[in-house]
Amino acid sequence: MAGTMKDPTYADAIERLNSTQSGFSVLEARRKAGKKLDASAKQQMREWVSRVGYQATDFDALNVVHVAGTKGKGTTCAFVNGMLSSCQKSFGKPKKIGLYTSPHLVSVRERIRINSQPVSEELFTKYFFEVWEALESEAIRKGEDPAVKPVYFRTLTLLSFHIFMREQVDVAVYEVGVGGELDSTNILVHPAVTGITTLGIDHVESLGDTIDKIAWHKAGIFKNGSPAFSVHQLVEAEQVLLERAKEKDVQLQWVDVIPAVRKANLTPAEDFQFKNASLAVRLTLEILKRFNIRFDEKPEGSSDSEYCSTTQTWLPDASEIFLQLPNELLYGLEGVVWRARCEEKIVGSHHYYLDGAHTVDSLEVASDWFGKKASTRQAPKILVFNQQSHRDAANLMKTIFSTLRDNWKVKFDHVIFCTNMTYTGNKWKLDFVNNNADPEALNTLSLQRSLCDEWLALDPAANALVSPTIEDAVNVMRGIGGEIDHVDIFVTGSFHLVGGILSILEGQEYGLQSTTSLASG
Ligand SMILES: Nc1ncnc2c1ncn2[C@@H]1O[C@H](COP(=O)(O)OP(=O)(O)OP(=O)(O)O)[C@@H](O)[C@H]1O
Repeated sequence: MAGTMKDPTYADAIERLNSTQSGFSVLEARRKAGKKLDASAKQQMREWVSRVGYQATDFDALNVVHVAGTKGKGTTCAFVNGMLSSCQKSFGKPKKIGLYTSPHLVSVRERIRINSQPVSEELFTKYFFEVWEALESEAIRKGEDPAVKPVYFRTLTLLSFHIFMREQVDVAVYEVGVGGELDSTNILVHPAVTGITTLGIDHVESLGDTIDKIAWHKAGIFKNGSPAFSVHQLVEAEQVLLERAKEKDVQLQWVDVIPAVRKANLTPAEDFQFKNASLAVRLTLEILKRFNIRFDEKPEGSSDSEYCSTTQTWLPDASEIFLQLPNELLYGLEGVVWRARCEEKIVGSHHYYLDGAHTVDSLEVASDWFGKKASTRQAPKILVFNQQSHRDAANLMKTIFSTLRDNWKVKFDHVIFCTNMTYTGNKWKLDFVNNNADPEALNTLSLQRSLCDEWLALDPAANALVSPTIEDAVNVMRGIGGEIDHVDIFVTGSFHLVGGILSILEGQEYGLQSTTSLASG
């Protein structure tokens, strides 16, 4: 459908965006055919970009920080964003900081931020339709079907480039979607700096099932002429990263936890977080060089606010930053709140511990975090878990069970297996519509039922049940606890679940009007 819409709304934009999801049957066919990522993906992405009026080299102007990895990408990007924002307050530069991350929790707009704020509905809608209409008219001009569009993540990446260029962002922090080499963000030609967070096993269907294959993909973001950093990895992964760096003539620098970062008050104060933050510091220093930011000068026009590093007398050089961080960087790190990652939320007597972890490694970390907190008191314990495929789910569930039993002697009194459907009556919140989920499994709850049985085999004493929607699960929890003044609730397994719970708990009424039913989804 080509042509310009009259007064399109945000909901119109999201509906069109949702229409670019591949859909369960297409994904299933690809899975069955054993299809991996498309080798021509970058070329296709360059083509979409050119249809919207850009060359990939135009994005050099965005001074991009490009981050890949299995775990900690989003958090590392948030830390870089936090430190740059803090520098912006002190030094007035960078002027506009873009941040592109995934997935979203409550609104799609969270994926594209400027100066830490999700782009407004108005801007999102305006720029979305500029991109959409450019794609359609170019397709018509070339005699192609205008209904053919880039898939969901590519559309959002395209939109992020367009928004950041049009809004004249002067630094953009980009989290890779999947892998690196063939990711749609990887058309970047000269990023300012690249970083690799902790590697582990995830997305094995597209990236491969061993750490070296995965490392090969992640190292695809290294670019000749752009400094590259990585946290330390398993030996096989380090070897591959080094080979790939050599092949591209990139000098890869390893990042250890910086002692000064270890002193920062981070949330959560876990080893992995200090790793993420240390990498973020090294990435940020590269950007500061580009903006000629020095911590040895009192910024013009600034007061002696807490943000001014008036006592620092050195340049932000990596070798000297080890013992003391400039205040801008310290406060930038400490101020980061990256939701749904080890997030605590109290609603009356219910203490929610929310973490979107969905790999074995990160579920171990998240379960340890919950165990440490919840093992300190006698209180009813509830687990709410969601996964969309049995292949991974059973393993992940066992990870939660054994980590909590073995390390913390914590058991759940109630376990709720729910889908990622948002509202009772089989309604999605518009921003959460997931056409990639198996509609049959959603209707029959077959996956949730089998997980429930498997949990009962692990712990026959648990009160385990299946919930058709996230809202139903919240309603069940509201009925647990009664007069008891403390209930510990661990919500994990998917960001869709955590985002849905947060939307419901925080009464995101907007979503209530913007729903779509399972039948029409
Ligand atoms: N360096 C790390 N090592 C292991 N686990 C981590 C690390 N950093 C974060 N995590 C865990 O992974 C969860 C997700 O973190 P984050 O969103 O930063 O990772 P991500 O790489 O963006 O993941 P995803 O691809 O799932 O979005 C965190 O809540 C935490 O439990």
